[in-house]
Amino acid sequence: MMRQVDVLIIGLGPAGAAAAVAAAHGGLSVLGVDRRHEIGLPVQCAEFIPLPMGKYAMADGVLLQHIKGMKSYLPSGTVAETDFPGLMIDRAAFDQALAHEAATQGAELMLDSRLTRLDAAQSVARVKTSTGEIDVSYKLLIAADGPHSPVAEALGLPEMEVVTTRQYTVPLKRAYVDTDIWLSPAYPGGYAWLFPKGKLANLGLGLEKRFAGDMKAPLDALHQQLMAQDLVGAEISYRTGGAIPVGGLREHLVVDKVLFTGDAAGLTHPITGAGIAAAVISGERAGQAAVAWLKHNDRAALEDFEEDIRDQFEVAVSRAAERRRWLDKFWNTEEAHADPLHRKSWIAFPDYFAA
Ligand SMILES: Cc1cc2nc3c(=O)[nH]c(=O)nc-3n(C[C@H](O)[C@H](O)[C@H](O)COP(=O)(O)OP(=O)(O)OC[C@H]3O[C@@H](n4cnc5c(N)ncnc54)[C@H](O)[C@@H]3O)c2cc1C
Repeated sequence: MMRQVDVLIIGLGPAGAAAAVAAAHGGLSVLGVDRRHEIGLPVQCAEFIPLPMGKYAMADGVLLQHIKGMKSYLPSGTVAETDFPGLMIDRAAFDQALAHEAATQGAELMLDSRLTRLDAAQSVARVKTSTGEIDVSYKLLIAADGPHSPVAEALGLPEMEVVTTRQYTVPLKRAYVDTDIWLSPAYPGGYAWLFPKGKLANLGLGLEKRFAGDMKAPLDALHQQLMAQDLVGAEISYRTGGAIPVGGLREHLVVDKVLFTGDAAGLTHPITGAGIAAAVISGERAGQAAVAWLKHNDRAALEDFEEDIRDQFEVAVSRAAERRRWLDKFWNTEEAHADPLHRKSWIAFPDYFAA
């Protein structure tokens, strides 16, 4: 069976759903597919967004609490405090609200549906659904398929450099309005975090992939340490993890009528690991570019998309990627983390919001 659509979107995380909202709102026929059974689940996220993203967190049940500052525990035990205003969200509810908006705007969303083949020369994708296979002929394809991007793989593009993570959700024993991060020789090429969300907290650890075999022991040790301080409880109500791209933007964001967005484009901040904001912004922009190209015959729309996204993210992301490479050698030294400029780069969630 062959389906024909203006825009096919692979992946319905924040990037794909935001693209679907914009493209459907502009009057295009949009099909979004995701291999998951339910939007947003399983959650693979610490669930922090910077304050300016609050406008995307207005749906019922999304906003969990406000965050004031960040405490960085340096290797020597010194604690550095920084302003770090933001919001903790229920990430599944956040993704579901965006997807709901996309459907309201007229996008067709199919779950349990996985891209299995891509013929970019013919602009045809094969999708395996719960009831069989369909071929979808598209005018534009938006790759919003996350850090391992099967679309990029099908196009023969290189894999992205990633950090691997492990996270527990644990009870929080007192009200907490800061996020905590720990730098330690025990966390090579990464850091541990505690992000509070009401009576619970996300306690996690990200390590460079080559050290990632050994993640349970250091995370369990931190959990025990915080239990001994009576900050968190023992019960782990949720376990998750996932990959975070840390190498910077893809060389090209538009290839063969395919627009890369979010993690699939390498837009995640290579030091903090933050990517929700970039996913929403790039997804929305890709949907708008599709409308300009297909509805308004704007032949420069795809180039403009690439240029806009690079303008917004490239400097911040590549600086952080470079800084990460440099830190590879110094990651756990007191000197590196005691430097206020360096600490600023941890919270450089977005330079993108500075403009
Ligand atoms: C443990 C962890 C903690 C994090 N914490 C934060 C945080 O606190 N704040 C923050 O801003 N960022 C955080 N991030 C990063 C953030 O989660 C990502 O940047 C964000 O999810 C990117 O959105 P996306 O839409 O690009 O990709 P994703 O959210 O990864 O969505 C990709 C979608 O593509 C689908 N897909 C993949 N392959 C196929 C296929 N073949 N066919 C169909 N569908 C497919 C997947 O099922 C998925 O739903 C964290 C990441 C991890 C792993």
